[in-house]
Amino acid sequence: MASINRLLLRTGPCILLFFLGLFVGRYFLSVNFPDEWDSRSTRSQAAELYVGGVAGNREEQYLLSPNEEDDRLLKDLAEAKERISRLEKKVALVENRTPKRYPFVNFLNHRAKKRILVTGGAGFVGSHLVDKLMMAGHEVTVVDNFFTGSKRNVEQWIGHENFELIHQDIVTPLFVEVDEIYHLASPASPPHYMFNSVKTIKTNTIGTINMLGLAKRVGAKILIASTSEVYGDPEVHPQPETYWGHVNPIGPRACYDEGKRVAETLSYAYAKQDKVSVRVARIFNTYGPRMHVDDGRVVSNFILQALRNETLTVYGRGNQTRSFQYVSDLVEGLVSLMASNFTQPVNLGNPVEYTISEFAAIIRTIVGNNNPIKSIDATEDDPQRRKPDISRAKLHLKWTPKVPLREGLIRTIAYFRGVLEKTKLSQSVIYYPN
Ligand SMILES: O=c1ccn([C@@H]2O[C@H](COP(=O)(O)OP(=O)(O)O[C@H]3OC[C@@H](O)[C@H](O)[C@H]3O)[C@@H](O)[C@H]2O)c(=O)[nH]1
Repeated sequence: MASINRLLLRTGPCILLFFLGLFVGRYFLSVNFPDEWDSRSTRSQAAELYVGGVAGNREEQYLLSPNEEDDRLLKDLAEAKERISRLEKKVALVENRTPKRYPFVNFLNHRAKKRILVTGGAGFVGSHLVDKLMMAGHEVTVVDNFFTGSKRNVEQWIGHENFELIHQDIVTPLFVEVDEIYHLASPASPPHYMFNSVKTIKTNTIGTINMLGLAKRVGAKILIASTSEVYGDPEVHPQPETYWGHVNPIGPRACYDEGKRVAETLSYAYAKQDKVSVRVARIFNTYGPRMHVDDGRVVSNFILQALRNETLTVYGRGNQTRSFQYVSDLVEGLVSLMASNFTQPVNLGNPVEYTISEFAAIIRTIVGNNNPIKSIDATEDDPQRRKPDISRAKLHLKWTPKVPLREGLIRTIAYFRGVLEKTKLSQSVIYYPN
């Protein structure tokens, strides 16, 4: 019993102190954590914790009013945006220093490697030709005034040691040392070449003289891009190279048709008089990716109208005909012609002929939007029938077009879909003011 009493005497004060401590502690906790803590919204709690975390001051978080919390959050958001923007700039700098990846380029020894000039090389056909020549391993110089061409068409080569881009109009002379010249520079779509008809004539006459003069001076072989339009509105069908054509010399298309006819005349005059080695390609209607969105020719017009759910506009009754070749076939033909010994004009085109109404229906079916097709006013001097006779190309170049219309159109439609998608995206970019 005595021992129990001694134990109580010793531990009693400690037990009393323990309960007293519990009571005082509970009192202080209830003051610092009022009941309203539990009833606050989750958003508010999160805001407090976030602010507390950023401020590093635990007491401060419980002192902020909802408005102050919002201000604080906005300030932190602005700081975060600022930091992201600084980081983005740094990433861009690092990316610029990283070596660019180019498409595969074949290695050619110094004998096989040619220095090649492509005028109009940033255009639709020109840029596909540049791709082929670059990938084959040649040194390629592009000269373009960017009237219808675009740097984007050749951006895959910018900075490559075999590639050079010159921003110049070939109406002013050009002095470069080259082995071959592909002279493609000229607007080719009717609305483009009619836009400034005098300039179109200058490009095809003065520009061609400049290029033939350059070929003469440096001893280069030159290929002139002529056109099926030299046959005008043909009275012979299909058109062989021996046909002299049916062109209105004072009509709206004459700037291009006659310009190209003079370009051919100049080529054979330089060949005869100055022994310049010339090749002449008469190019028929060609289509494919990288056609300009505002090209205005039938292929891009119909595809864009179909993709945008608009009416397909047929000029005239739609029974005029055309034959459409895919751009890769044309490029093969141009390279084969340059490599050949054949110096007379050669038609390059796909001989499968369609009426424009049939063509509209084909595009509508592939796009699948079931758009209406409407006939509107015919254009002046529009050639009524066109189909190449390609016997020469088959015989002398062993060339025939390979890509069927449907396949080529599927690729071209995919390209235009991508362009429209990018345009939509670039229009929907939201601007955040600082
Ligand atoms: O929206 C359109 C555009 C064109 N067309 C018609 O479609 C046919 C083809 O017209 P395009 O404008 O595509 O081209 P064109 O055949 O008149 O000229 C072309 O010919 C061969 C190339 O060398 C040239 O690049 C280009 O001048 C024409 O009969 C034209 O009237 C339409 O019905 N609707």
